[in-house]
Parts: sequence; structure tokens; C-alpha cells
Amino acid sequence: MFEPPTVEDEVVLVGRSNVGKTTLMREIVGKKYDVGSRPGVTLEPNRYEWNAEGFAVTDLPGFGFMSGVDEERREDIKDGIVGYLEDNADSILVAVHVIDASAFIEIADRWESRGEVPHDIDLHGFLVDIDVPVVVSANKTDKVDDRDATLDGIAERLGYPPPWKQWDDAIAPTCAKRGSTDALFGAIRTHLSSQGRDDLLKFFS
Ligand SMILES: Nc1nc2c(ncn2[C@@H]2O[C@H](COP(=O)(O)OP(=O)(O)OP(=O)(O)O)[C@@H](O)[C@H]2O)c(=O)[nH]1
Repeated sequence: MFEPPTVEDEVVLVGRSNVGKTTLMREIVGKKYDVGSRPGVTLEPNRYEWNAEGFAVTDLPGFGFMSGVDEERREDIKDGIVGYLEDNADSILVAVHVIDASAFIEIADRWESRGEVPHDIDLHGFLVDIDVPVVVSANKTDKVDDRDATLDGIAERLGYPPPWKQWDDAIAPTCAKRGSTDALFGAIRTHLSSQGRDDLLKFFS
């Protein structure tokens, strides 16, 4: 359903709708490369490619509830995302799983109390299963009161025993709106280096 990049390797941003993926994308590529804004719900991948480095950053559409998008289309998008990740797992250097840190625990617990697996927990397990290095961007930290307790709660629900700080290659608090991405970029750099791609560190400096 979604076209892969024309270059060999990529970093993907994936997560529920409205968590801040596009804002983060702009933090990665926008300032340096003058990318314009793209308001509204993202229904197709939003991608930037650099041929010299053979590298792309792909902002995948959001899944879950989207205002103005019907149920059938939402299911198609979710299937498209899962298929894309599965088909391209070998070329995905890092998947950034973006969540809304201010809403994650409440939503996850509500779904679990109904006996359902929350979308985010499902997605995270899937990324781990297909062997893609994953970093959780726990975004919107500006809306969180007790940061450490919230991040511990998120870590625990995603299968990382607290304290969250011991998982700094896997869990990175961000506030994309204010350009606060140091922890995330550090974690991405670690994963790129461990795959011998120091040539790409400049995109996350
Ligand atoms: N408070 C706060 N708001 C943020 C932050 N990052 C993004 N937002 C806001 O969250 C809303 C959604 O941001 P987007 O970047 O469009 O989210 P998205 O995940 O790409 O959304 P979809 O296109 O639906 O998948 C916008 O109003 C952003 O300004 C953040 O760190 N803090």
C-alpha cells in the first residue's frame, strides 16, 4: 500500500495519530532543509530522501482514531503500516515509536481494563518481533506533571522494567513542539553507530 523509499536505508516515525510525528519530522529535517509545514492528518507517508547518503526519513501515517477519517479507511491505514514495517524491516535502521506521554498510561489502562491490547503496546511488541531497533519518543512531556513517574509507568507497560532511565537507548522523553529532542537524537545516534552508520549521525546532531 505504501511505497518504499528509492534509497537503501531509512529511519521511520510511527505512532498513533496526533502524537507529534510530523512535528518531530520537522525537527529532524525541517530546520536544516527548509521543509514547509503540512497541516492536518497525515494519510500517506511523508518522506525526505538524501541520495548521496542513501538515506531517508519516513513519517508514516498515524493510526487509531483520526478526526474525519472513517473506520474502514483507518483499518486500511493500519494494515498498510504493518505491511510496510514488515516488508521493509531489513532496511529500517531505527523505528521511532512516537507516543503522547501525557495520555499513554490512561489510554493503555482503559483498553486493558476492557480486555483489549492497546494499539501502542501491540505496535511496540510487533517492532521488537520483527527485529527493528526501536526508540520510544515519549513526546509532549511539557504536558506531564510527574515526569519520572510517568516515564516509569510508560516503560513498565511497554515491557521495560523501571526505572526508565536505565533504558536510555529505548526510551527518550521529547517535547517536539519546543524542539527538545536531545535524548531522542542521542538514542538514534547510538543505534546508527552500532550499525556502522556514523555517516548518518549528522542528521541527528
Ligand atoms: N504540547 C505539545 N504539543 C505537541 C508536541 N509535539 C506536537 N504537538 C502538537 O500536537 C499536535 C499534533 O502534532 P503532529 O505533529 O501533527 O502529529 P502527528 O503524529 O503527525 O499526527 P497525524 O498526522 O495525525 O499522524 C499539533 O497541534 C502539535 O503542535 C509537544 O511536544 N507538546
